[in-house]
Amino acid sequence: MNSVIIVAAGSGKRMNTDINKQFIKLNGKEMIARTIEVFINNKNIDEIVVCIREEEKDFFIKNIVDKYNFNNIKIAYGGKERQDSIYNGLKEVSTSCNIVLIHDGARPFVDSQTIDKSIQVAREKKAVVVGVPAKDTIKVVEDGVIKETPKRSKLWLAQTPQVFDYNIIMRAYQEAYKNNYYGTDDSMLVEYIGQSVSMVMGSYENIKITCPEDLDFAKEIINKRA
Ligand SMILES: Nc1ccn([C@@H]2O[C@H](COP(=O)(O)OP(=O)(O)OP(=O)(O)O)[C@@H](O)[C@H]2O)c(=O)n1
Ligand SMILES: C[C@](O)(CO)[C@H](O)COP(=O)(O)O
Repeated sequence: MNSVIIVAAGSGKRMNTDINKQFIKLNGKEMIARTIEVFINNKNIDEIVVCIREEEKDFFIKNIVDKYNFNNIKIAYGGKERQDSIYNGLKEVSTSCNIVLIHDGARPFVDSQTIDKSIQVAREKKAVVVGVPAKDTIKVVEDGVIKETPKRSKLWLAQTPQVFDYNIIMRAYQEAYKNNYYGTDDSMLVEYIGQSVSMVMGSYENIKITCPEDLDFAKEIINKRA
């Protein structure tokens, strides 16, 4: 059984809007609705858990679940950090889950082929991250001074979904909380327990909609795909 946890319980501070960015309409359809639809329409996804802010539950049910007939999704409540939201989602996943995908609600342009590929690789490798090779040169900077320039050919930008054997990700989360370890992605927690994580090619269109300028690119992607 393949389950996806879609996290949409952030506050969207960097978007600087009065509504949660998940509910911003992109060419007439809410961002989170677009993201959920990709997974609902993927034949390899058996279960969907969406993590939302508890105070947004009524709005989410009325304006997303009922409006788009997303009747089979499960809801979990978010936590203070992204990692806390995901842990709440993991606790909602069915016990018959084998593979769990973790995906940002703010990444509505993930494509079905990438989802399929990440599941296929995770079945063999137990842990996989979707990403793209860095195009820019990346600098390590401390106090405004460049300390290191890692070799660009080795650098990838991690995206989501990040896909794991269910038992491995649960063990990683339990270990992380035991040591009060917080990562900026889920792979960090799996790496922390010493598990090898594979990288698979995603798409440069699989952007995380974070800041206002991302909305223009989002509209370009939608128009290009129309
Ligand atoms: N406590 C949190 C924080 C983030 N997220 C989700 O994790 C994804 C990636 O996080 P990000 O893009 O940073 O969203 P926000 O945290 O909402 O944005 P900001 O940092 O600007 O407040 C988003 O879909 C967001 O809703 C979450 O479910 N719970
Ligand atoms: C998980 C992630 O999308 C990988 O790039 C990213 O780390 C999330 O960061 P955020 O600050 O929670 O958006």
